[in-house]
Amino acid sequence: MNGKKVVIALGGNAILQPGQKGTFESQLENIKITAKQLVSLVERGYQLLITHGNGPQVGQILLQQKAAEKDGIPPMPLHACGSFTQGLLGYMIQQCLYNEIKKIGIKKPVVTVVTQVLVSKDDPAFKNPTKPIGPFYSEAHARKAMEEFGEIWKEDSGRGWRRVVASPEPKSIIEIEAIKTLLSQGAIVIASGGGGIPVVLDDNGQLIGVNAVIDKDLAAERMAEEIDADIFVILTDVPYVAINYKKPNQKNLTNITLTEIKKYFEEGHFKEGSMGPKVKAVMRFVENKKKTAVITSLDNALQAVEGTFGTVVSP
Ligand SMILES: Nc1ncnc2c1ncn2[C@@H]1O[C@H](COP(=O)(O)OP(=O)(O)O)[C@@H](O)[C@H]1O
Ligand SMILES: NC(=O)OP(=O)(O)O
Repeated sequence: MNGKKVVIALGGNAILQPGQKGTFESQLENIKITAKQLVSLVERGYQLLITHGNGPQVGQILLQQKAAEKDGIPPMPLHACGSFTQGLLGYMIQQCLYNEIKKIGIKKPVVTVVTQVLVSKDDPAFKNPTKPIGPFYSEAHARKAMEEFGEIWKEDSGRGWRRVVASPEPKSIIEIEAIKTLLSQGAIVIASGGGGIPVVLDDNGQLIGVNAVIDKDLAAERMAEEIDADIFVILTDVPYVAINYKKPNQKNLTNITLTEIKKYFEEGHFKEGSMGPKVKAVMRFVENKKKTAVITSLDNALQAVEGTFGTVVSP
């Protein structure tokens, strides 16, 4: 048993893939595949702290809220929709892990923590929304929503148009001590889903929810630092980070140093709202902890943790 601590971030778009309708069953199917990989890590003695994205899911829930309004049901605010996604995806990941662990005869508690993440009320992100949520639509659909509802929409990495919302920097994980306690007791923990429920301190020092969606890769990085993780892995829907992405001279990055990837980051190779925050998160982890971080696709979890596949960033 190696006892190494791993923080794994699962992408929301990797769970609800562009082009899929996002039924419960299709999302569960994608999670089942990942759960098998995650359990092979448990078998090898890794301690897992898992988080997940929620961009597609929180956007769908927000649309469901809007649709039910005509029946007199009050819509829940965005931060509450974020908490719904922690329950929904936490439930699915928890169940899949439970079933897979049982198959190999390992006894380990699997638990999801409803997690709040502190952000600053003065974060400039509140004035400049960058986080894509919900399904991908045509440009015409986006322009209509911008005009009718005053929403902000942007094109997302050549995949279509999506609504964007504020995505402030995660400052601290409110439930971090509970997460550490659960890990120390041998539990597999799912926490800070969807980047965490964004909260600020009001004038009386009380926590209150704010309407935003925190980037889950940046929140995962905060957790990875807090628990002193040995490796930080971001699993998404592409096997490698690329430079000149979607251009004829696209080049996938395999083993790369912090200095090299920093240079590409500064040259603007990684898109805001998709690959940009992932690269930012791994750069932070490698810089602050002097340890390795990996970005790859969901089906390569095992090799990623072992540093043999994906974009492996080292100090
Ligand atoms: N330089 C790049 N290299 C690889 N993928 C990129 C790059 N820039 C943008 N992307 C896009 O980033 C996507 C992954 O980000 P995102 O959809 O936010 O992932 P997730 O929801 O899995 O966290 C990829 O599917 C790809 O379309
Ligand atoms: N909250 C968040 O970062 O979600 P995605 O990974 O789905 O974009």
